[in-house]
Amino acid sequence: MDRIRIRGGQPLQGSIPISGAKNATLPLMAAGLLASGPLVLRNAPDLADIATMRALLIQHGLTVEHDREARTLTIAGEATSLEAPYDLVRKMRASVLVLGPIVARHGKARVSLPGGCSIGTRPVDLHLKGLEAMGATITLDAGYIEAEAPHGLKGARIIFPVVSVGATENLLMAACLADGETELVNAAREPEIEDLARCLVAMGAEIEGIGTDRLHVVGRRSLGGAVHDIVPDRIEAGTYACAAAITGGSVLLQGARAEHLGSVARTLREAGVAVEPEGDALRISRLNGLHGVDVMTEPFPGFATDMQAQFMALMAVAEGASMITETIFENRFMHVPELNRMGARINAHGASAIVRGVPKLSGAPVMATDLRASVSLILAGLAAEGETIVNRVYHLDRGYERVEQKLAAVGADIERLPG
Ligand SMILES: CC(=O)N[C@H]1[C@@H](OP(=O)(O)OP(=O)(O)OC[C@H]2O[C@@H](n3ccc(=O)[nH]c3=O)[C@H](O)[C@@H]2O)O[C@H](CO)[C@@H](O)[C@@H]1O
Ligand SMILES: C=C(OP(=O)(O)O)C(=O)O
Repeated sequence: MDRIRIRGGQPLQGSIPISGAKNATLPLMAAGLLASGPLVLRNAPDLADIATMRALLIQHGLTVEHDREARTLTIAGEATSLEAPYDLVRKMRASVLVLGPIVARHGKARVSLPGGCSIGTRPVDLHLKGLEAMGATITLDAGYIEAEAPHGLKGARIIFPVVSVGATENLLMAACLADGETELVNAAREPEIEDLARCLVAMGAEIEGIGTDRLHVVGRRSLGGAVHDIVPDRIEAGTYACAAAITGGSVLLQGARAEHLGSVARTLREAGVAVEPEGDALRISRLNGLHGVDVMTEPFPGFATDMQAQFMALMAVAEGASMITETIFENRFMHVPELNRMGARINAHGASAIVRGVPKLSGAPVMATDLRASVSLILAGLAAEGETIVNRVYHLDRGYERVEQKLAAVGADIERLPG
């Protein structure tokens, strides 16, 4: 298995192109199941998760062309198999996003339960309750969700007790082909949901309240194809912002949008990092020291849980202490012991971690059990003295396109060791 070797200490200088967002592309691909014409997604990232979703859609009977040079995905055809098998769903939880579209369009679906993962138990009860409210019958059988709505789904008023990105996306897609009006209350309003909603509108859906926590959908009998530009990846941008900051460098993030970083941009500024829009890019620079800042993860526009591990790596070398509280996932501190092996002083207890900044980290062999934890170790490696080897690179390849090439191009001493 490949590994990444980093020799720390180089301040990053230059520009990094930000790819299309993984977490926007996955639901957008699932939306292809709703379209009666081709759906063309431009600015598509080349990632392992995209390949998994492509395999899943192909398995359902669609055609999915991925033109890597043109960075487009073209999705066409109609589902002939209504089953999402365990072997694909277990690789990626976002596979459950095919459930809403398939049951809405075909009246039934059989989708493997995604199960938990290293960051938490991650139930899908809100997805299922929402579909039930829309008239589907749900049964769980042999690890599979069986959903049936032989006469189609009906519009409903669904109030989410907690904010869920995936449940909002699944039910928003389902509502577009339901009979009547659907209201999603306390909906997630991450930029990826806005992107999905805009694409659905381009396909002919009627959605009001885009960008707010109350989405109103008038169902249609069918949706057509569309050409859609995928929103830039705010988590990739935030990660490279932390890379610039942790090395004391100055980097231009091409395509990154300040408004999508939400409170991540504000928190970086509080920590002593300059975040300045420059045309259609963001300049991130750190000239002086970093200060400890407290952070609590929240749904958008709050501080993203997908940026928590990276920010913790940054705080590990800040002056003073920082309290980091994770409110979204119950087990998202798996990077703490690995960062501590590199000399960090972090104490995690329950949902909070106290990070006491140290002047220097030291390189070490490390490994992580999830995507953002892995990249936090790369960030730590960029700032550390000596050599860091990050194992289990397949986590990184799920969500970061050419991470070692993008960082090497701005001066990092980093390479992939084929294994
Ligand atoms: C592919 C994708 O876009 N993944 C993102 C998505 O994951 P995902 O869509 O899985 O995350 P959710 O927003 O649904 O989860 C938020 C919280 O709600 C809980 N919950 C969720 C659904 C449900 O039916 N019942 C329930 O209790 C979860 O366990 C979690 O504690 O949003 C997360 C929160 O921003 C991000 O970290 C993930 O990167
Ligand atoms: C947790 C993440 O992804 P997923 O929901 O696909 O596990 C992530 O992108 O950080």
